[in-house]
Amino acid sequence: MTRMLASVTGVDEAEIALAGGVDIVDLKDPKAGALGAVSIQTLSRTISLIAGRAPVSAVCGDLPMEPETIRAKAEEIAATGVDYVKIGFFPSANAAACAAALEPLAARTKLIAVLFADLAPDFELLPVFAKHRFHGAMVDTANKANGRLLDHLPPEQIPGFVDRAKSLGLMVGLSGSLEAPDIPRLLPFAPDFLGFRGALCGDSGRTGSISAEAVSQIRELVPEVSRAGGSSSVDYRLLAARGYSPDTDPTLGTDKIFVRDFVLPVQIGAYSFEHGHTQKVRFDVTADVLQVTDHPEDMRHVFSYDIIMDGIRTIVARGHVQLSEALAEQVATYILENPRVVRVTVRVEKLELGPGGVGVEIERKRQSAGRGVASGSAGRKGQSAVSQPRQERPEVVRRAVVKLGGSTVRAAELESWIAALAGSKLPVVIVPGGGLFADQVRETQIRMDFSDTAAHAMAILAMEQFGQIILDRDERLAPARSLQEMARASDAGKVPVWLPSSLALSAPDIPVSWDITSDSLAAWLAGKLGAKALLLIKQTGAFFGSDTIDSLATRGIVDAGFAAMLPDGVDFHLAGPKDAAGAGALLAAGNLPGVAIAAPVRPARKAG
Ligand SMILES: O=C[C@H](O)COP(=O)(O)O
Repeated sequence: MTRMLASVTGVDEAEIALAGGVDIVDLKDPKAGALGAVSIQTLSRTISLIAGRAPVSAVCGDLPMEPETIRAKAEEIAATGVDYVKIGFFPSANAAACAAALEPLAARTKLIAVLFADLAPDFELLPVFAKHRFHGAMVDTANKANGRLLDHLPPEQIPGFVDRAKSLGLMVGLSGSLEAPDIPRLLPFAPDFLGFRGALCGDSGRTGSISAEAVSQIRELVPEVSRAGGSSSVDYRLLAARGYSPDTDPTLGTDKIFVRDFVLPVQIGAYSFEHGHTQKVRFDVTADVLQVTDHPEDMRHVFSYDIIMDGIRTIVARGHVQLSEALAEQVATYILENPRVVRVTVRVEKLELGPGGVGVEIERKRQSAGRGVASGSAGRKGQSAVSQPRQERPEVVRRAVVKLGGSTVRAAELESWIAALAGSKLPVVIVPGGGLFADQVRETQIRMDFSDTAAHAMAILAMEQFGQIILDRDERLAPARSLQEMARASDAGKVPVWLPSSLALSAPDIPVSWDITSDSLAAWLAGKLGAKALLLIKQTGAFFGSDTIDSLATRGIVDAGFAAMLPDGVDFHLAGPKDAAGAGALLAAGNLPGVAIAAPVRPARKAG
């Protein structure tokens, strides 16, 4: 779930922010630069006032990129007992040295690196932050008079940042003069938090004071994380954030939201001469959107056409698409993921191949166009009742292998996932990811230069480390090192958690390579078990029902070996943080959360 961070100047504004239900209170002096620091006294007093009612972050100021200067200031801020210390990384050759200087502090305080979208951010610093044990990274803007985040970091580039950070185990945030219309455009990328200041100040501007009304308006658009940690089968807050709720007047009709003559350069076409370059493609999209009120007042009540254009840009940015039909399907699937959309028409037209244009127009609609909220997870992707080009309807499966990503180890959703899997009526075997334990192996191999064989073994043991954490969380789980132990655990009414070293290290058909991570090992186990389904649980939501395994591998969402390791006939599902809330109900009913991904198209496998 995406949390709301509010930047405040001290105790008075902190009270307003807390009353407005913000998730993280951030101390910042907007009159002292991009990351203006408040005084230590103000910070201490505000921490005392908040008294644990919400996590507190604080910025260090617009400091020169000098390791010792930054380390000293961060130590001073950390000494106040703040939960997160935000450190600005302005463009500098010293950035890595500054990150290294902070590692000792990172071992005891959660550090968040702040990059600046308007200062040519170097996202190659993300692995450096992870290497030096930072807790998170975010993007903000330095010059608040020079536009918003999306003016500098276009939507199609955001999955790359968010997804890369999460794959490194970093908490990830987006901010930078964000306004209400930006929120529904950014939520699909599932950042861990969105940061606000200017939008909370109403007409007074970010150097004015935040207002309770402005805080409330933004709060309504960012679905509130369930503080109880509980999960409900339907995330009404998420629906409310999208301006849709089950008690909407059923007599209301639909509006047509459209984008016309949206022309982009697209890598598309099946012919060889169409590869290696782009061609102009025109998109025309019309979405039938359930009305939520006949008096629309603000962003809660509308479906932004920006979402349609962002979705098209994001899909196009993934790379070459063979067919116009496939591109149209991907666009339709993306748009129908919003619960208010009941029907969508997508027209894709190549403008450089024919007299006026050639292409395809498709119409896709939600099968149950009623107003009732789809049962199960409202945030569930690709498994709504939408008429999908592929068989997407969940079906009871004999057994599923479920890989719980190591990047969930720090996530708020971890407990929900473990509870859902431990309570599953669907026979599952849990495969733990390697996560930050495996990242430690990669880092150590760089420093000590040992072989890939050793690293491979260590990474598999890293999976066992996370496996022990999972086992420790729920007594309905049981360790299993062999297929027999898995069977015995299931027979005893327990859910087996695979501790892979015994099986995986002796398996001749598991290559020794960093291309093979717990994704591929989970696929391998699915083959050994004859499982009907495989679910990968990730800490990113930057994927869609229209993705293919190749497009997922290209973006690093599954490992490079996964396509080859996935057995034929196994239903592959992918789930992210938004699916955690509804996972319990789905698994209890024998279904899988998340979105079904099409099986890879393979040449006929040799017999034998
Ligand atoms: O991270 C939060 C920042 O303080 C956002 O401030 P802003 O909305 O004025 O850019």
